[in-house]
Amino acid sequence: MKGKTGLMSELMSVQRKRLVLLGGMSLALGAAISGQAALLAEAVERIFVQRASFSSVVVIFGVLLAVIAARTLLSYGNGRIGLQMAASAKTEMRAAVLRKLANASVPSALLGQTGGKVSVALDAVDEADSYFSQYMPRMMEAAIIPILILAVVFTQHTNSGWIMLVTAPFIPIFMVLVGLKTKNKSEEKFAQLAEFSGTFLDSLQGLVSLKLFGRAHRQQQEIERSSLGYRDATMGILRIAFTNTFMLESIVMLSIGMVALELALQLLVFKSLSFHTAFLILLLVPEYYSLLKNTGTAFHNGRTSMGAVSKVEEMLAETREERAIMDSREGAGKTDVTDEGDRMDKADKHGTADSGLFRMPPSIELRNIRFRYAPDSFELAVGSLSFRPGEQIAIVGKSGSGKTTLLHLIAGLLKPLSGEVLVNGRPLAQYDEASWFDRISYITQHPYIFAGTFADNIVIGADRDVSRADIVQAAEAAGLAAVAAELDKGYDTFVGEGGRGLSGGEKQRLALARAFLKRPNVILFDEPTVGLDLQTERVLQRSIADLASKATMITVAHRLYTIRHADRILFMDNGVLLDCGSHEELLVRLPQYAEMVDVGRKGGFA
Ligand SMILES: Nc1ncnc2c1ncn2[C@@H]1O[C@H](COP(=O)(O)OP(=O)(O)OP(=O)(O)O)[C@@H](O)[C@H]1O
Repeated sequence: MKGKTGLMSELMSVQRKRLVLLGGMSLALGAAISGQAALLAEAVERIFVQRASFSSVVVIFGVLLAVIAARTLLSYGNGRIGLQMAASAKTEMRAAVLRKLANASVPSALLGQTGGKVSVALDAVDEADSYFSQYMPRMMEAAIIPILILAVVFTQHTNSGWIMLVTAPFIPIFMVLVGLKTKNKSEEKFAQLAEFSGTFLDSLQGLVSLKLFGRAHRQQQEIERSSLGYRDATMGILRIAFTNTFMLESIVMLSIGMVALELALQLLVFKSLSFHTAFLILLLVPEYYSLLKNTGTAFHNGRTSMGAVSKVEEMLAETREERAIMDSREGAGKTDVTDEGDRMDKADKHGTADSGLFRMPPSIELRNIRFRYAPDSFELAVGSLSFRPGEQIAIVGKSGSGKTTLLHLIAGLLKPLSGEVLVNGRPLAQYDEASWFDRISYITQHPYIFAGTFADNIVIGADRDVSRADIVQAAEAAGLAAVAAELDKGYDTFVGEGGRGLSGGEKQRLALARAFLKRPNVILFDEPTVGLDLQTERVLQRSIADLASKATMITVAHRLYTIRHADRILFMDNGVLLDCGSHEELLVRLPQYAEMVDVGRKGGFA
């Protein structure tokens, strides 16, 4: 098909053997169709024109039955090959999508709507089915069988051959015109479906908040609007499909009528044609047009599939593009893990570039970092500063001043617009993402708890096999022992989605327990803004101090205790690093800091 996408070409090249088989079967099918028509014409001629006895046509009927059986089997075979091609292509495509999603770098994984990604991974891949299961077999048949039929007709009666030859192109021309329009509509349909999925997922995740704010009804209307958009796009395609079918039927009827009229004239008026020949042609003509017409329907399906495939390709290309940008930023660098080749490459380089990570805890240096979420949005600008190995840093500032954004930039979760983060003197972007994440623990305010047991949720922190004793020890260190004791089945209690819920403080301690198992060399900690009870607070302070003793620790700090005990404090104001120094230094030279501490002492923060 013209305009075949790169992904489609890749998928087709894997299917080459099946395509050859499809070609061979289509040729045999063409022979069976012509043979069936010839045998039927012969039988009718003998019975009705020559008035031959039944016994003289028994053999012809026998062969005819065999040919019909062969034709049925060949049609079935073509269908099966199409289905096999579709199954393996979909498996390939879904695997590619999952590979890309799983291997995408963290910043790129954070981009886009989850609902949209789900709809591409599931629906768009499924929609590709008809390209292989219908379009390819029909196209192959249409490319071979009509030519075979035409050759038979030309040998029998040239005029009919010419009529068929001249009228045939109207069908593909019409198909192409309609198909092109369908492709655009199909892409539109997938854009609508992705929007619909995104809206639906967002609403579902935020259902409780929406209800609390009495916005559930408004969101319901939003979902309705989105689903109506999707319905309209689908109806648009169906409208084209129905018009397409009507127009194709009309062209086919007219063409068959022309051939039949011509045959009738030759047979009855000019008497230049035998009944056998006229009947044979009359049997072949509907087969000929029916094949071309089926191609029209298949073409429509194929175009719809192409729209879906291009959505999948876009998703795969986004990862590639992002990778290219990163590569160009990093020069000879390496970050993304997109395919097997890269993995091998990376394994080679582990010994070189990533060796810097073994000097742990590392020094971290920020060099003129600038970052923006979007043009004309909040901008963060941090000059140059460096943190010594094992240093304890606190980031403070008003809400929205860019503390979390700075933490994300240091973690490598966001890529700076300009400037760079250096770890042990080497740009962070040059390290292998997985090796870097192996050495850090990022404890957010809302850690992710997946559906599994309490113990499973702690174990994901470890990069090795751990015993139950290790898990219990980590949980105790994080102040979770009492929580575990209260659970129905202790460490084997199901938590997360569908399981027992955990409080915000418990979730954060669980994240801490993961860190205890991991023993990271860099700890990034988004301190909870909520107050914890005194006992838990003490346990946490002690365990964090224990963890931090062998790590460089950067904390978005809200507690006076953390701020005072930090080696250095970064004071952020509206995206700018206003000052950096110890608690005593900042108290003296930064009035905003003194004011903040004063508010804190009076109970403004813990
Ligand atoms: N994903 C995002 N896209 C666009 N803007 C964002 C995004 N995340 C944060 N911002 C904006 O960037 C600014 C800094 O946000 P950030 O979360 O870094 O602040 P913060 O100092 O950590 O605030 P808080 O103490 O309330 O957590 C805010 O104005 C916020 O609205």
